[in-house]
Amino acid sequence: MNLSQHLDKEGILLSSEIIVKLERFASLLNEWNQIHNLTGAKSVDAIYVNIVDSLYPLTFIKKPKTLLDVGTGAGFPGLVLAIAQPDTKVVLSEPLKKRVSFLKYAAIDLGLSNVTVEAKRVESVEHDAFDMISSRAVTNTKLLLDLTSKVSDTHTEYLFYKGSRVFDEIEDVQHQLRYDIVQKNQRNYLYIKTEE
Ligand SMILES: C[S@@+](CC[C@H](N)C(=O)[O-])C[C@H]1O[C@@H](n2cnc3c(N)ncnc32)[C@H](O)[C@@H]1O
Repeated sequence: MNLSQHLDKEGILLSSEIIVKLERFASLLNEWNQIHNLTGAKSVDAIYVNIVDSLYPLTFIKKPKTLLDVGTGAGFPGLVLAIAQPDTKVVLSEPLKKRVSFLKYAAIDLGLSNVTVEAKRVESVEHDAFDMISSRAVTNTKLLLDLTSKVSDTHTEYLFYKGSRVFDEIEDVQHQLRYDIVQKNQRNYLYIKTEE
């Protein structure tokens, strides 16, 4: 299946210009990965699966004007969301040098003027409160909320890509949160919303 078919199957609607950029991203990451070992996704097809996982929340979230992605690694989900949402200003927080080099290279190659890479741990990022904070496979929900407390406020929404532990993790969070858990295969998307 090509990327367009993967996206169609999940109801993720994107322009052909954006799909071309996502394909280019997959091919760049696949090339770099042969040498620098940036991700466990070892083929273009495996990268497509991660792209679809990153983008599926576009079918249910309110699109933010500003987004912080914590621990972007080789690009999931932050860089992929930035490609798909050129009107969102996206900050990628990633301390690991070789991953930072790839993220910066890809952002320039793909002409992503909406992306800034912060080559540091998220607790050192200084910025006004973000509309949305995302993270996949970095740490538990409570710690993510703590580490991002200085770059969030009562209007900030969170989108955490989780597995089965999400149900225990949400019990560990003391605050009264309004949230949805959207389940898709093994993935649980934890979408913490602001008060209405
Ligand atoms: C398992 S990888 C996941 C990468 C990517 N999010 C994904 O799902 O493919 C975790 C990443 O989080 C980064 N990381 C760990 N602690 C962090 C912190 N405090 N702030 C920002 N990034 C962090 C690591 O350098 C690593 O690249």
